[in-house]
Amino acid sequence: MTLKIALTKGRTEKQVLPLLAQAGMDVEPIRNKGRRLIFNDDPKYHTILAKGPDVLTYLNRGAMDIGIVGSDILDEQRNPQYDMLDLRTGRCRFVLASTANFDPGQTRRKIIATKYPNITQDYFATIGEDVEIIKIEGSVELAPLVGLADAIVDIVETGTTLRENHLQVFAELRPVSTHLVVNRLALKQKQVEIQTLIQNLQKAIQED
Ligand SMILES: Nc1ncnc2c1ncn2[C@@H]1O[C@H](COP(=O)(O)OP(=O)(O)OP(=O)(O)O)[C@@H](O)[C@H]1O
Ligand SMILES: O=P(O)(O)OC[C@H]1O[C@H](OP(=O)(O)OP(=O)(O)O)[C@H](O)[C@@H]1O
Repeated sequence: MTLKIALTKGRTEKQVLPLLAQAGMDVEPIRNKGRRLIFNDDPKYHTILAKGPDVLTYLNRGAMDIGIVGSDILDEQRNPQYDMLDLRTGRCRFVLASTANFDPGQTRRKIIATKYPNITQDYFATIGEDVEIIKIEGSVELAPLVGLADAIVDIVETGTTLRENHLQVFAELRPVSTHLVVNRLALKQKQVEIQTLIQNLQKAIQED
């Protein structure tokens, strides 16, 4: 049976393609994709390229069997599908960051800007603090620099973006990496094919 895979396009796609190739998938059509979004050349694997949050939508609605997506998105959307494998690529972490003069002990209710309101809410709930959250779509680092927010919750990899915008880390929240998730019904119906792909990917991860 054909496995239908939704792969997060962009950064995740680039990092995961070598692993998928090692696991036996012909990834050349994706490497030479131009503006194509759907790849049905291989009878074993049909692949689509989508934005991370949409990967989960395709999976939740049963349009796709397998999703390859960052754990940031899984955690933010409280993923209801089976999280089967940490691909150990796309590794970064969530932090609380702000300008040097930020006081984490300030008595006024904090305003936090983020692309990830649920992850932010969860973090402040665990430390017993009530904060106001402003949802931002990107370049979140701007928010404390222009007085929109007291601090941000965002992803950090190398730390370059924080450094170049004169921001510092005040708390480490949780790690992020790319995961393979499987639609619940697909796992029952295509168990052999899915387990084979997972085993091949596990081998590829170990060889890396
Ligand atoms: N700086 C980073 N380093 C490593 N992985 C990252 C970094 N930023 C994001 N990621 C991971 O890669 C995934 C996709 O990020 P990417 O930046 O390609 O898409 P995006 O956040 O939707 O941005 P864009 O709107 O530019 O497409 C994220 O969900 C996250 O898991
Ligand atoms: O620590 P670094 O290596 O500098 O990486 C961190 C940056 O990468 C991500 O942004 P992205 O490039 O996805 O752009 P965005 O701000 O539009 O989300 C993240 O939101 C940070 O801004």
